[in-house]
Formats: sequence, C-alpha cells, structure tokens
Amino acid sequence: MLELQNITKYYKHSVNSNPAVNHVNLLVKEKDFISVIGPSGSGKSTLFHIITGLLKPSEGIVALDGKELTTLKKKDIFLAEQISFIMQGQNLLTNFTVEDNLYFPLYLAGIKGDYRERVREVLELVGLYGAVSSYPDRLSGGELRRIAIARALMQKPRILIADEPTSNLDTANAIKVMELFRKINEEGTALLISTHDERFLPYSKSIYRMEMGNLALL
Ligand SMILES: Nc1ncnc2c1ncn2[C@@H]1O[C@H](COP(=O)(O)OP(=O)(O)OP(=O)(O)O)[C@@H](O)[C@H]1O
Repeated sequence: MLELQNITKYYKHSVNSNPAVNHVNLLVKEKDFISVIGPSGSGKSTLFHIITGLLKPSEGIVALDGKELTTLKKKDIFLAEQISFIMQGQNLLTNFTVEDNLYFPLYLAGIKGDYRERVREVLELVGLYGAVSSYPDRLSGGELRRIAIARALMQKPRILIADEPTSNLDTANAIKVMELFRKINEEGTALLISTHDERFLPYSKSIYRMEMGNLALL
C-alpha cells in the first residue's frame, strides 16, 4: 500500500552535516502494525513529516498503491478513505464541541453529509460517546488523545499514522490508547507509529529502529 523509497532528508541549517533521514525504505502493507523506535534526534519526526507531506524529502519518493503521493491531490489521499494522521499535540479547537471537532476536517475538505452516525461510532469505539457535546477544556489529556484518534478515524482510513501517540500519558491512559490501536488494527486499519514508549512494543507486529537517520528492522 504505502511505500517509502530511498527517502533522504538534509536540513539546510542543521547542527550536523549528516542527513536527518538517510536512504530509508519501508513498506506498509494491509493489517501491518509497525512501530518505529529510536532515540531523540534520530529522525523519526522528520520521516513522519515527509510521509504526511509537511516536509519535502531531499531524495526519494513516498508512494501509495504505486502512485507518488506528491502527484496525487490531497483530496485523493485523505478523502478516499486512505491515510489519516495524528501528529504531536492534540490540536483540538477549544471553542468547538467534540462533535464539531470531529466534523471539522471533513468540513475543511468540503465534504458534506450526515456524519452523526459515524461520530457516534468513533466515539463509542474510543469509549467517549458521553463527551460528544463537551468542550475540549473539560477533558483530561488521556481523553483528548482518544478524541484525536476518533477524529482520525472519521473517514475509515486504510492506514493510520501516529507520531508519539502515548507521549505525556500515564500508564493507565497509555494502555487505553494501545488497546484502542490494537482494536483499530484488528478491524482492518494498518498502523504506523513512532514511539519512545517501550510499552507499545508488545502490541506491534513489526518494530523498526531509527538511529542517526537509518531505519532497520529489529
Ligand atoms: N527544522 C530543522 N532544521 C534543521 N535541523 C533539524 C530540523 N528539525 C530537525 N532537525 C535535525 O534533524 C535531526 C532529526 O530530528 P527529528 O526531530 O526528526 O528526530 P526525532 O527522532 O523525531 O526526535 P524526537 O524524538 O526528539 O522528536 C536532528 O539532528 C535535528 O537536530
């Protein structure tokens, strides 16, 4: 499905002259649950930002079903139930209810329709249907993280990509998030996760380690 081919990234104003990401290849297939671990500064966020299109690689391509992502319109990638991203920070809009936060990406993308049933489904999946009318400032950090996951699932993505999804969560909340990812994966969504969190590893089907920009299967 998703393929990274020979991705390299040099930053212009980097503190060192090595590339932040160095000739990385990775294939994400259906049903995969891949975790990328590695020390701070090893290039994980850079790699994930390249996959999301936030950063342009110096070399290499990211392809979905054999088509280079940069040649696809954002609409084709995100709206055709393809890839969803959960980046660091919750990024929920504080003046909007949880329900409106879940609608917001669809609204921005110009998708119309009655999504009330889907809102109920995703909130039930994350165990937070009771929060449908709440504002984000009434929710805990762990609950906000699960709402961010619910939002990423609105379009029933084939692949869900999450950068450090359990950072700053206590063990109880981290386990809730990991169990949720396991359930999402069992229901057919492939997962690609970057993590410092060793607790994630037993949940993953494959583990890669990133070190000084190089990615290797463990
Ligand atoms: N905008 C930037 N400009 C220059 N260099 C950068 C930039 N962002 C990251 N780097 C450098 O690229 C390397 C990889 O950083 P990156 O943030 O991708 O690592 P990481 O593994 O995600 O770290 P962390 O887990 O702490 O987020 C580091 O050497 C960092 O200093």
